[in-house]
Amino acid sequence: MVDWTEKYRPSTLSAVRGNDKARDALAEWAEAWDDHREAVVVHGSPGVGKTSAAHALASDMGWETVELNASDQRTADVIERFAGRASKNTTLVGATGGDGGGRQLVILDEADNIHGNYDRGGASALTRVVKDADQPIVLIANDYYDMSRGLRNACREIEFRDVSARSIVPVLRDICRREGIEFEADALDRIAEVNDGDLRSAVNDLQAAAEDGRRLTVDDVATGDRDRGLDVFPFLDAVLKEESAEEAIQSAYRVDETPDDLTKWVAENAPKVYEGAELARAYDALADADRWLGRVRASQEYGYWRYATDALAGGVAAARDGSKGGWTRFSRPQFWPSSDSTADEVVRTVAERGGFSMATARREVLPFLAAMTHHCKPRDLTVAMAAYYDFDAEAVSFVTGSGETTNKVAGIVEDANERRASEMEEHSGAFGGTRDEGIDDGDDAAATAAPESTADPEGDDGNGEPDGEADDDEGQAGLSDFM
Ligand SMILES: Nc1ncnc2c1ncn2[C@@H]1O[C@H](COP(=O)(O)OP(=O)(O)OP(=O)(O)O)[C@@H](O)[C@H]1O
Repeated sequence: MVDWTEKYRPSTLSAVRGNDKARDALAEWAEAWDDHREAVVVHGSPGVGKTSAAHALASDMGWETVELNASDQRTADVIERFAGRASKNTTLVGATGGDGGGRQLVILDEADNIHGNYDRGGASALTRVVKDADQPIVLIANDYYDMSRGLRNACREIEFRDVSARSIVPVLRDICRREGIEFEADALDRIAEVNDGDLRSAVNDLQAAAEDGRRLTVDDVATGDRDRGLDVFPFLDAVLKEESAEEAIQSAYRVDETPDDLTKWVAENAPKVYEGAELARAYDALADADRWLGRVRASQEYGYWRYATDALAGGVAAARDGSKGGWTRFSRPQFWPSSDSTADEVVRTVAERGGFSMATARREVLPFLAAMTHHCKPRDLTVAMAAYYDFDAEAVSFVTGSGETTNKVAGIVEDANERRASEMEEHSGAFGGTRDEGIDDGDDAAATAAPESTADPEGDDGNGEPDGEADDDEGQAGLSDFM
């Protein structure tokens, strides 16, 4: 069966609906490309037509297209080879056997998903080749601010907004006509409303409801509604602001994420909404969820997932005092896939330095280090950690979640190297022999970065700044300040 989203993918920009301004901006960018030679980022929610617009643009311009995945480390090399300054006359199509003439539009998907996948310097190499490319490049991203600042600064920006129900209806009507399907107007309205914002899923719903070729009625649509999943962000709003414990648990089951990942999402974002005692209660619930997840890992008994879900959703919702309003910029937590080579290297270093197993380093220590040095704050502590573990820039950005090699991270690594050098001069083997020496250093944050000290229960519950985001925290050095 042909997928209608493919069959009816717009082949010209004028068929891209619901984002006229963005569409015009994209056409303008392409027409003037020879003058400005900038790449462009097209960003917006899934299913709003970003990729379709890029392909339609190329077709309107008579350009070939090459689609690459930005999160693939080899991408920078591919662009460099075929679209870099040095190869002005070599085109991608030419190099792969095509006729060679004209421009190639390089479409770089997943531009917001490159950190973590790249080797040291790889992300900045990608930024460089994007900047210098001799062919037009469209980067596609869901979340603009998940892209590194370097990459953002190297490109123009065009936002695709969610496609309103009003703009979805004509697309559905057009498909019905072309498929020879009779329909009740209300049926199309209903599909559009249910899928407000996401044209792709509206087309999918239409296909599911109209498959058998009979006249499409509102009743077909009502029964044909897919059990729609819930995105993570609305889920976070539900748990952290609106829903009762019971409702939040039901919502958790509708999100297409594992309880492991949901726990990370909630833990990352709880401090943005909760404070004081409710935040402490929420973290108790998350700790409970984490215990159940540990049991799942140990026993492979996935039935325990439901207890983790009860805790991470119901427990956290129950921890809330009343309901909350307003808009919150939720952020993506850091995920550590076990196959990630940077993760493995960092974990190995932490394990060797602390004298425990990789599993303990991954599960027990790394999360503490990450929490203490989130986004490289406080800087002193981050420098101390980098010095203590002899982390390079890649490792620092991995642990702190700063995304990729930035000036901030580079500066921290530089200071850490200096610190190591001077410490070695002062008393060789300072950390290796007597760890307590570090702890005596007053504001010596290295002491708190040492895994042993993270287990120290002395902390008196901090000062109400759970993730150290509030200020630039110079002079904060005790673990209790950051937990
Ligand atoms: N604005 C639109 N106009 C017409 N059709 C659209 C539009 N947006 C989406 N579609 C339909 O949805 C399908 C998927 O859209 P597309 O892949 O371009 O979305 P996207 O924004 O790139 O999504 P993702 O971020 O998930 O890649 C298209 O093939 C087309 O059928």
